[in-house]
Amino acid sequence: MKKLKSYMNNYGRAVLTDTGIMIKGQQSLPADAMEASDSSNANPFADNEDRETRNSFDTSSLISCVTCLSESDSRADESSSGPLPTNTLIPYAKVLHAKEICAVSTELTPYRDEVGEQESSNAGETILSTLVEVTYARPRRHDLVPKKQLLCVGALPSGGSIVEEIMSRSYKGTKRNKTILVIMNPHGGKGHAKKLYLSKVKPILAASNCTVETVETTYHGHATDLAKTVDADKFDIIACASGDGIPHEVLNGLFQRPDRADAFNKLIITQLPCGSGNAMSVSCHGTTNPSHAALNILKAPEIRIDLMCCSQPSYKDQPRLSFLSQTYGIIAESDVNTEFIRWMGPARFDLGVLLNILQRKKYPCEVHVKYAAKTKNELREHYTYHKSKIGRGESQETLDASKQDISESAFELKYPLSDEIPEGWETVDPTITNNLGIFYTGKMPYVAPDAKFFPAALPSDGTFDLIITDSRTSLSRMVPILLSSDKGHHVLQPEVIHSKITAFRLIPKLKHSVISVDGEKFPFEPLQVEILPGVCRTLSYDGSYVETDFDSM
Ligand SMILES: Nc1ncnc2c1ncn2[C@@H]1O[C@H](COP(=O)(O)OP(=O)(O)OP(=O)(O)O)[C@@H](O)[C@H]1O
Repeated sequence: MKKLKSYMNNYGRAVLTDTGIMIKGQQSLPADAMEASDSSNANPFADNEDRETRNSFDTSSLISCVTCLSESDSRADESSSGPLPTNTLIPYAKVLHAKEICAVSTELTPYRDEVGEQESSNAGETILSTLVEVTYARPRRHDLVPKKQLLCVGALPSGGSIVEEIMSRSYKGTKRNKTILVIMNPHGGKGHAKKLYLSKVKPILAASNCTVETVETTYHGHATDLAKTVDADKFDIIACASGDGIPHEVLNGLFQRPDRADAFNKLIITQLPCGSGNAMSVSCHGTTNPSHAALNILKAPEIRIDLMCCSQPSYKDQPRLSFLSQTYGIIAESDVNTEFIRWMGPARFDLGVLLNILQRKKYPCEVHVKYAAKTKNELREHYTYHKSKIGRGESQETLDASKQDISESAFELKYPLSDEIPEGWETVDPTITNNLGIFYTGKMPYVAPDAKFFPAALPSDGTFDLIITDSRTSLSRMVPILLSSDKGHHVLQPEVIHSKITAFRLIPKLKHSVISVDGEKFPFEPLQVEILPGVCRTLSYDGSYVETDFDSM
């Protein structure tokens, strides 16, 4: 109770700056200040009805706030003990929620200005202020955790609501109070997904005042079934607390709906990285940390991204969507055939690749391609042009484009699998494809946190990237090439084919091997893939994919 009293009576005086809320010193609430203000608002925890209707986060937040203060005291964590130090900035980007507590008239005590050089001249002056409870995402070790802070903010020159001003600056360019369906795979991330979600994601989402509904998957394919039947009008976002398998399933579930265009127009699909492969989060949120991704889900602007549509004889009447990659050869075999050493974590993949290279395994096939930019020079021109469209301050245009609805025709395939190789397609040199080492096509820059495999990938340029290597490349060249994929430099090497394409047909010539799509094992048979421009809405922290620095490579 003593702590609660001190929480209510000790608060920071703050001003709103362009980038955040600046703490301007400590203040104590005058004894009569609360009585003087509107009694219904005076004490946020006094009103029984309000207390009953407050959500569980609010109730526990007070406790957690008090706990947090005492915890931090004992941990001697200076930054978190009690009110924030003068001149601390709470960036709007980190503000989750703001709530008015009461109006107060306060007498200013002396404080130093932002650069700490001058003492405020208006000390002693009485001003009308608003006591606001601001909840923000505070860094703690590698994570973000919600923290409440009572702040007294002076009246705006416009006379407008302080809380509204804070909230509109904090959620600029994105919707507040979103309704989120979280689909969580409890088996994801070697069984850690649920714990990650509950400890790192849920507190951030709850503090933001979003409405969150959580469903746990109970079988392989459950997320597809959920997406097929979900009420698209009820939710703004489907957030997959999982690896890349669940977004893949969700997209395919939406794709199988009779009202798929409406569903894709309505729902944003994003990932909370709780699995072992979190390429979507690394590429879009720039993080594998679930708490940082959770903040991004609240704050990031939405973008439209291209998807790819896969056709194979086994499922010729129901093509499948892919958002990340398709692969055959060394990479596909390394991922799937090392399942038995899963305990090794990501290292098992590197080991698999290395073993395959050492054995100089080759994966003969035919590859037919519709190029958008065939040579490396053409690819760079394509990249520079499309990247500059995003970078040239046309983000508003991008934002507007992202709001343009798609129609059913967006899913119509240009190149049916049953047709002959279409006119305008080219066949990749058979001397290379008969000795193929890696065939890897992708739409997102990162396939893993340390694998920037497609550094030239762009969200909605209407193309995807093709990478091919020849198994005859010497070991002394192949090893450094693959090792440089963490920086994305492998695509610059003359031994690596790197093109922008809009479609391909891959016809394997082996009897048994692996084709992997978005990390999932697909039938081992001819595969045709074509781009579906801009059909999916997602969230990306900067209105584009995370920066890959391909321009400066
Ligand atoms: N309850 C469940 N039981 C079994 N499989 C499930 C369950 N829920 C989801 N799955 C399957 O688990 C697979 C992997 O899911 P996800 O991508 O979330 O996890 P991950 O940790 O990245 O795993 P992986 O390393 O296998 O990709 C998906 O194919 C999904 O269908």
